Amino acid sequence: MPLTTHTQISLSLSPSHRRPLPTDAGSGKLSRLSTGGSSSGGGAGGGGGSSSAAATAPSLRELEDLTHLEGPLTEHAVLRCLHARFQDCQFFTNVGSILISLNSYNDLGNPLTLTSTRAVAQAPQLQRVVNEAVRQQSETGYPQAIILSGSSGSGKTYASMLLLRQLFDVAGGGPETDAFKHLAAAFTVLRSLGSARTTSNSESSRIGHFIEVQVTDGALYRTKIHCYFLDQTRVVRPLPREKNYHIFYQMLAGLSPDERVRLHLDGYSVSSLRYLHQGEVRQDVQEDARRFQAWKACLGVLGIPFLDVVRVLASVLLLGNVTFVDRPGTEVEMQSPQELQSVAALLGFSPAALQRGLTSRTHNVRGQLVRSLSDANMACMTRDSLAKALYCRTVATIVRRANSLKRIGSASGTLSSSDDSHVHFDAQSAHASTVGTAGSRASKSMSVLNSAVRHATDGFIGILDMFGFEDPKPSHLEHLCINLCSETMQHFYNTHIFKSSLESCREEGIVCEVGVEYVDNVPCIDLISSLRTGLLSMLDIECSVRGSPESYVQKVRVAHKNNPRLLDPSPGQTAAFSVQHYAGRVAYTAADFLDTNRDCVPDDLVSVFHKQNCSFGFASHLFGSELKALYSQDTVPRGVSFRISPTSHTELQNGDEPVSTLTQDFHTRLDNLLRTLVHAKPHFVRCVKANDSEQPLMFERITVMRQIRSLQLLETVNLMAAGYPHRMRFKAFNSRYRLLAPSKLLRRTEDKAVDDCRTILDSFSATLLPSVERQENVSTGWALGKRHIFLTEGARQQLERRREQKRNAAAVLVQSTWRGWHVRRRWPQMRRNMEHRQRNKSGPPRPRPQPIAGTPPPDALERCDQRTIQQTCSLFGLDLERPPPLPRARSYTVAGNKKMGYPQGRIMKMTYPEGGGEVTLLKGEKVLVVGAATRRGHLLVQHPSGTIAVPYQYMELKPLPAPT
Ligand SMILES: Nc1ncnc2c1ncn2[C@@H]1O[C@H](COP(=O)(O)OP(=O)(O)OP(=O)(O)O)[C@@H](O)[C@H]1O
Repeated sequence: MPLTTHTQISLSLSPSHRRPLPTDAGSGKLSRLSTGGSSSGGGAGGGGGSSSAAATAPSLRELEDLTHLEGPLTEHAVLRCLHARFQDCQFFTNVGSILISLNSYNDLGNPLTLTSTRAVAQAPQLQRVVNEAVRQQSETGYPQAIILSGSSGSGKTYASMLLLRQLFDVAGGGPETDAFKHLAAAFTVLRSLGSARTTSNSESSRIGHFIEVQVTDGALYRTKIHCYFLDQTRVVRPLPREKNYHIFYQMLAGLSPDERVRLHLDGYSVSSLRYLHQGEVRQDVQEDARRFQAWKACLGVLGIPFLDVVRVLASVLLLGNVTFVDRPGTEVEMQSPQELQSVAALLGFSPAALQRGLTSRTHNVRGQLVRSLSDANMACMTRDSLAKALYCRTVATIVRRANSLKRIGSASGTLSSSDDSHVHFDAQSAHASTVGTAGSRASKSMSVLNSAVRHATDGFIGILDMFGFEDPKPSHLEHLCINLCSETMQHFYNTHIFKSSLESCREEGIVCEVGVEYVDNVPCIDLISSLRTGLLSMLDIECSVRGSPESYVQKVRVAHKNNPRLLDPSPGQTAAFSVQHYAGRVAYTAADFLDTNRDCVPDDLVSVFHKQNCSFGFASHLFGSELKALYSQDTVPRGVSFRISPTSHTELQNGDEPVSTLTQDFHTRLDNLLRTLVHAKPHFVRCVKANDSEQPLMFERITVMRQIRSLQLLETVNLMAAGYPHRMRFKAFNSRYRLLAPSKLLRRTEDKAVDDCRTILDSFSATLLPSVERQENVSTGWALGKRHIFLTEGARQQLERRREQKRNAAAVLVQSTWRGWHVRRRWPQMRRNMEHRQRNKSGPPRPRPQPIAGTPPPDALERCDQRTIQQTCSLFGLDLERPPPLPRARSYTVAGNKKMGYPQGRIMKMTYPEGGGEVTLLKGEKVLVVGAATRRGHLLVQHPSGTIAVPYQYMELKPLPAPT
């Protein structure tokens, strides 16, 4: 009996609504739609076109989009294609606009921060996702959400870092901006605090992230990291083959000897600290030390005092070693006074106050306050709740700080992060309240109003990297919440991709022959979270009646005895149950469910952090709102308890109990996240890991096939290739694609929207190459509904391609027209300039020669021009035929305004002649200049074979030695 609900909407094509392609296009557009072979008439999708298709079709490894897969669509065909591409190192493949990302594990050990992925080459497919989100956001103003999903270890965080970097490149001014550096520092700090080794992933994110990037006019101006922190139990009890949070190991590896002494950690190691040695104890000390230094530097970038944070972290580690035992007839005995003193010193209060807080409980019994001493078990639980509270509140404080970068100017490339709530944010309510405030106090400055208006109208681009499905052994309450989150994301995908398109087809009377069958996981979500009988609601009730794990499981079994998704694990386990999730069956151990869900820390312990007792401000601040509520009344402690995790509720208590439980809180946050997401246009990235053992470049068919099934990739390909996954309002369609039709044929009126739509489609189909569909093996059909036009993925791609071509052609035309006009306008001036240049062809005057040292006398023939000579001769009655004798060459040269007679000592600056000759004077040779040569610019140099004329530039003056 299958445990899945198949939602099948099988439709048959209605000829009245479908617009056929021109005859010569054949019936290829229905290649997928007509898998039954009825309407295609053996067209392109089948036998007739297959040979030519085979000839032109890309090989599997070149197939970038699975919608173009040939032959029968099966899981094996999808697997074969992914495998072929994997072998060709092509790790990204599209299914229409949905991207499949295969984790090859070839970057294992990457700390997965913005900085660590900086050297990684960007995949063009990821770039396309970002470009598309930015484009759609700027064109429509509509929020965009890039949603990464897949099981734990499938590479969601890795891909999210690449996407975020790309987003900064496209719209944030790149990685050199302050904003990027700030965000990179925040991720480095949060990775160490929020990731841990699990059985499925050595870098598993235990904090879910929704990174909200506010974009205005295509430029980022604000980022905010929403964190979903769940896995508190890991702080005090990591699972046997897993590890505690990375930061603890990094700290022990990276602290200097001096820091270790100051933090009371001297002499401790992973194997001597109880909170660490319960899990895996092996570590790469060098790598951890390196990451610790990076972490420390990044804390500095965020302006968070390093010592404050490590004091709290060291106290958490040491708290684990504080143990209690029951002694009959006496108080509970504390067995580790040294660690207790260290913890007290680190947290800034007295050891006695801490011991009191851990071992005594105040109860309110009908108005009377009664003090009791805890037994060892209770004291250990209180200790663990303190450790969890310190850890998760420190993380929350750091997230708040990371989100509080103030805006640095408004230019693109700088942005700020919001400084409001860090873990839980309801975008709508925040927006609404901002607008309301601005409206009611009109006197407030314009900037408030402007920012309110901007808030209300701006879209964001969000990147969602939530928890992936996992099946650890044993699985606790946190894992149930993680898997609920994963189910919810799967449901979100199902709704967007399958449900909404199939239902709207049905509503508008569009029928197609292909049945798309998908597994609806609503029954599983109901089992876990329905209001009355959901596992989580029943747990809350069990907590409120102070029941036991066994009674809880018993009630659950009764309430769901006919539910095929709730299963019994191995017989005899009274406090365990299994759930059949969309990605596999998980056995949960409910022994700690109630305590984890209560998530309580008593006021006896919280009051220790009040500034009366505690001198460490950072630690007091972690319990700020609880202390405020507690000390608003005179009696402290008074038997109330608070949540371990920081809560976003303004009310902290409901009577003596906290106002909410861990699962309620998580559920509310998940709801709020979904509320934000449903208003955004989603872009899906489906992540798949190539193997279960984190082996680089190993493709495990069984592992990949399991994920193909759970992620419903085959169903997605089916829908994208043959169904109508896209729909648009007629008006929206017309305004986007009207350029595909001659504008004179369009009416552009509201009532003629459908006619315009038809005109556009007619023009479009006339331009479709008859072979397109056959070559691409994909349907390019459409159908007109009542309010929408429905498009196949192939049609959408073709329409977009046509639009792009048209726009490019138009851009080229606009540019060439403008350039032509511009040149024509400037032509008269350009022509004048050219003519002027022609006239002065000799070009610009030669630069005047520089005066030279030791100027030789000018060449006699060039001293004056012939006309001047003639005029002078006729003026003085001289006979030009018998000119007066030329004056003798000067018997000196001029250097430094001084006349220097011959002979002169000179030194050769260069060899002359350069190519060598009969007589060669070598560079550096001393020569004797005896006079000016008749040749212009030459001096006579004495040589054993006579004199030679040497250009003056080849020599420099060297004073002759005084005669002896
Ligand atoms: N595209 C990739 N190329 C190379 N290595 C990758 C890629 N994606 C992920 N990895 C490596 O695989 C490991 C798991 O990736 P990652 O932590 O991103 O998975 P995840 O889906 O976020 O898991 P979780 O849900 O447990 O946080 C990491 O060590 C990472 O370095």
